[in-house]
Amino acid sequence: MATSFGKNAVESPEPVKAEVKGTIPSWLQGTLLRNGPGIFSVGDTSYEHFFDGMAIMHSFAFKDGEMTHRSRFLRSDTYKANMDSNRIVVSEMGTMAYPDPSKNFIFKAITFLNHTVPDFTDNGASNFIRYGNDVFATSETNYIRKIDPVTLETQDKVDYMKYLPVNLVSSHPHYDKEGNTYNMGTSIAEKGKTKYILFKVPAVSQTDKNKNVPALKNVEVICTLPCRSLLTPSYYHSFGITENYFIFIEQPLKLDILKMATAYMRGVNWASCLKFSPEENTLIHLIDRKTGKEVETKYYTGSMVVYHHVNAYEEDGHVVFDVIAYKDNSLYNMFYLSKLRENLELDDSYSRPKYKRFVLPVRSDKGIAVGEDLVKLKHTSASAVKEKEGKLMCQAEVLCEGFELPRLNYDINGKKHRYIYGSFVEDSALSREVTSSVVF
Ligand SMILES: CC(C)=CCC/C(C)=C/C=C/C(C)=C/C=C/C(C)=C/C=C/C=C(C)/C=C/C=C(C)/C=C/C1=C(C)CCCC1(C)C
Ligand SMILES: [Fe+2]
Repeated sequence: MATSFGKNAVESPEPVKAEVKGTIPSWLQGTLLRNGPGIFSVGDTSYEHFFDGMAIMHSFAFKDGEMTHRSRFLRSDTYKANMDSNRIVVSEMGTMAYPDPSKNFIFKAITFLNHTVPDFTDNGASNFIRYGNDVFATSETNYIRKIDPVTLETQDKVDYMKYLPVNLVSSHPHYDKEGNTYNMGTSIAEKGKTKYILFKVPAVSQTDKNKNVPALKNVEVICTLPCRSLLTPSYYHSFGITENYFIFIEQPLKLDILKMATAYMRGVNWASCLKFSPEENTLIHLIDRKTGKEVETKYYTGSMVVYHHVNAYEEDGHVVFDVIAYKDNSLYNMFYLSKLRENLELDDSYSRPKYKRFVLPVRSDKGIAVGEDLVKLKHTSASAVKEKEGKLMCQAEVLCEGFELPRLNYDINGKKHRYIYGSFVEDSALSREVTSSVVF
């Protein structure tokens, strides 16, 4: 695995039957779609970061004890522009690219002023999202690409901004049993305000299906949250959901909008506009799904960086939620291709992922003394101590270390779980990436 980072993948669009050792149970039917970076260099140019790579999509179709694989590159506008120029001309999070590298600062300034809000990439290499009956390849920009989930062919380019003012959107939405999708995005400086928007894309009704109306057309805003600071919205990669609540972590890893506005001119990548402030705390938002309102209590915890929520559930007047947390943002730097090529040892400069469980008491703290812990669950050492009226300081329980890329049986998403699956990140060069399950 170590040598494959940064090497261009080869697509294999024709279905190929896998050679099966043992047997695939006959009840296992359906298709697993996976997405990720696959092309890292074009002509003489290369991306700087692993997450920048152009998307390759994989499909694993299980039927009657057999598995068929195929893969295809996403034919995004980014892909087409790069291939046509035989070099990378579209910027990604970790690579700032210029249409003509021979042009000077003044030229860059003029090109930049022509589009003050940067036009982001449509290289959806992070995940797939389902809205209604459609499947989209997505990263975290306002552009997603519809794909054919059977052939993996690339279809329409969709701009969220046509339906909702969001410049950045999470690549890890949630779904309910009725086929509705819940997701959130950040609206940057729209009407002078920067805010987070939680939205719902309803399942497609029969009439809309007949009329071919895209599901996003019926998008509903559930809740709008102002950013703690106007010019520095927090970065987030996922959020939590329970039967009655959404959980959103406003963490001190923040996007500096003013830096972003000049990044192109200064010749630096978008990632350099992300700043982690360890001296700041983290604000945890708990939003009532029915009313779209935040609960009155304010929940805080120390500084941390979270990419992945694991699961969340309600228990006896508490919201329990699990995340994979880091003490800083060194994880992102670990994935620069220069670093991956030179050294795959996990040295001490990288923060190790911690599986943290937070517990948010939902009942009122009226009449409770300052300094008292409001968590009444017996099975956890997580606490939420009253600091003053309406303000709780939360301390997580650490369940294990070195565990990332969490998955669960989605049928129990939002409900109390027993099993979580993921990867243990060992710090020995020899025994990495052991896929494991954890029982709690
Ligand atoms: C400035 C901004 C915001 C916008 C500009 C617009 C734009 C272009 C946005 C694009 C955004 C994109 C493309 C975001 C992508 C975010 C991703 C992919 C996050 C992945 C998290 C992955 C995580 C946490 C993975 C953790 C993996 C670990 C710890 C793996 C460890 C390991 C294993 C398992 C075995 C090998 C060894 C190793 C140590 C690598
Ligand atoms: Fe992710």
